[in-house]
Amino acid sequence: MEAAKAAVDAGADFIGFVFAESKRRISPEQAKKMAAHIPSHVKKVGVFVNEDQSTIRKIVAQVGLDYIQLHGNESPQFAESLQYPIIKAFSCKNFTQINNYSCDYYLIDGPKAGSGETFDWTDLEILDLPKDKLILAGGLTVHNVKNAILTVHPAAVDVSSGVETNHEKDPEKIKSFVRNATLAYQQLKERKE
Ligand SMILES: O=C(O)c1ccccc1N[C@@H]1O[C@H](COP(=O)(O)O)[C@@H](O)[C@H]1O
Repeated sequence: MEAAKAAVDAGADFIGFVFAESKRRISPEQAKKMAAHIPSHVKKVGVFVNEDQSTIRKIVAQVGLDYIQLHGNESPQFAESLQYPIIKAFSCKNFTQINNYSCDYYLIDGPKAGSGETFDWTDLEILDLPKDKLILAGGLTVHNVKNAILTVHPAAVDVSSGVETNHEKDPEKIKSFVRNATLAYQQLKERKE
């Protein structure tokens, strides 16, 4: 809750809850309690990996999720049939199928989800996607987020490991990360004006 509060206070646009196999996994009951304290302008994202539709639907209703992040091998048909706002995640190692998906955001992650590993952002130059639908993830930190935004121009950035200390979310790192990201977006805006 302290981490979620830090993210809200710093100006984050999204907060994610991991419902997949992970050291960060939380129960729908825990997520529901936290969600009650998150203002509606901060969108709540549920992270799922190859989960079945009925479980996803149950958790969406229970927690009041705004977006579903599909972080596994879910097919384009699976993503569309859910009929929720979808963020589809792709590994930087394989995003060849990306144009077969129709979703709200396309997230490009590092080689291993939630591991803090980054990748060569120039690999994204071949992507044929509107930048306002692109979310960049994978090994982002307080130190590299500004460069990431100024290089890739994504609609948003997503972070997990990079705002942790000793495997726990660190409110100070969250604040610094959001501050640096916000400054980079301001700089991008000024460049365009
Ligand atoms: O964070 C997790 O444990 C996780 C588990 C399963 C699927 C996705 C997960 N996290 C996502 O990983 C990326 C980036 O993580 P990092 O900053 O490199 O640690 C991000 O999209 C998270 O939502």
